[in-house]
Amino acid sequence: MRGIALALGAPSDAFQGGTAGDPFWYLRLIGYPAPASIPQEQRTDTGCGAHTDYGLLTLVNQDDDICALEVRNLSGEWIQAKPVPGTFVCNIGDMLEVWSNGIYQPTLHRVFNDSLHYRVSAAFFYESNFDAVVEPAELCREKTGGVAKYDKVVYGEHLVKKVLNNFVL
Ligand SMILES: O=C(O)CCC(=O)C(=O)O
Ligand SMILES: [Fe+2]
Repeated sequence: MRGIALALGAPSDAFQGGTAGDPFWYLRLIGYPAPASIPQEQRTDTGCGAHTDYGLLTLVNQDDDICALEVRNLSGEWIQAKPVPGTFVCNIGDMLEVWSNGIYQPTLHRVFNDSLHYRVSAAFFYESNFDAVVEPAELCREKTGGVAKYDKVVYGEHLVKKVLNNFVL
C-alpha cells in the first residue's frame, strides 16, 4: 500500500490513520471440492460467483496445479489466472477504486474448480478501517479532471451489503 500511495504521488503513509491505520484485514482459507465429489443437483452452487473484492488489496495464494480462478479482461472476456508457483494473485478492491477516483480499477473475478482435485486457496484481504469513510483523495481527483467520480462510502457498510448479496445465507 505504501508503494501504491507513492505511485499516486501521495506520501507513503497516505493509507494510515483514518483510512487504514486500523485495517479490517482477514485471511480466508477456501476449499473448492472437485465436481465429481458433489451430487449433480448441487454442482451449480459450488465455486465463487463473479465479484470484485471489497477493500483495498487482496493477495491470493492458489494451488500450484489447478486452474480455477478467472478474471475478466478489458475486452470483457473471461481468462484464466493460471497459478504461477511461488507467486500471489493481487486483486485491487473497491475501496482503492474509490480512494484513487478510478485510477485503480478492481478486476471482476470468479472461481470454478472443474478439475479432478480438491482446490485450496488462501486469500488475505487488506481492508480499510471498518468505520472508515472512504472518498476520492484530493490528489487523485486533481489527476482525473478535478471531479469526484464516486460518492463517500463507509467501508463496513459496503462490506456488509456485498456479503449479504454475494452469499446464500
Ligand atoms: O479462491 C480464489 O482463488 C479467489 C477467492 C476470491 O476471489 C475471494 O474469496 O474473494
Ligand atoms: Fe475475490
